[in-house]
Amino acid sequence: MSLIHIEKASKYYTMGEETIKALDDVSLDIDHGEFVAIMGPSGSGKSTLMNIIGCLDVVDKGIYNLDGQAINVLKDSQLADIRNQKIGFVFQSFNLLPRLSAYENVELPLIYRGMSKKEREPLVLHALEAVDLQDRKKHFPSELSGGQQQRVAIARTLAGDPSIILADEPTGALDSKIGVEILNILKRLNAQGRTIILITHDLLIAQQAKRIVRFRDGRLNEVV
Ligand SMILES: Nc1ncnc2c1ncn2[C@@H]1O[C@H](COP(=O)(O)OP(=O)(O)OP(=O)(O)O)[C@@H](O)[C@H]1O
Repeated sequence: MSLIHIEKASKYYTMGEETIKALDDVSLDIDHGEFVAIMGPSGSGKSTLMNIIGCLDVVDKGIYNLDGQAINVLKDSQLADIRNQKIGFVFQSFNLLPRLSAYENVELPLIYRGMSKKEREPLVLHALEAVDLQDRKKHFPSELSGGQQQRVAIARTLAGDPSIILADEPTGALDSKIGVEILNILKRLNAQGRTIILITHDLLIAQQAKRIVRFRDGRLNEVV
């Protein structure tokens, strides 16, 4: 059974009289432990697909099963539970809170989960170690480079122990050399068994993944 099973899925947006097919009859299977890049130009439907896979939105038509569970039929609170349990998001803009240190940024989602300080500490330290930032834990985002800020954002995601990491243009705000470091971290997390889904418009970045699916006008094609 695939981790992600999307079958003949469509998502439409209506703007006045026009219907935009952001996802048009898309089928995609992703297995546990894959590293897949979803590549396509601006407006092709990548973010729409990411929102569906990440349980931030549901399809209008078709099937989305995650780990064997039908997602289309779930209520918002159930979607939120699945996101919390299984999915980690990494965005182009690192979305760190400026008044919190690196440690506190990583810790915050664990506080929301109701964990005690004692439970949180090893998870935060382990996540910072996984991105080689244990020596920067007291730094605020403004005291960190762009690449380091993105590593804190990855650590924040990792502390929640997601099986899937959805990374939307994670290197988009970084120099290419620093971007390579971020991709290397994602590769390492993949080698440790996590499923990585990388969204990008850039072929050179997509080529770092083990598999590329290409998006165009709401439709997917596998690149061999
Ligand atoms: N909320 C919305 N309302 C109306 N149209 C939308 C909405 N969200 C997306 N669209 C349209 O759906 C299509 C796909 O958009 P999407 O954001 O998924 O593309 P994308 O590939 O992620 O683009 P980018 O790389 O620029 O972020 C586009 O034509 C877009 O204009």
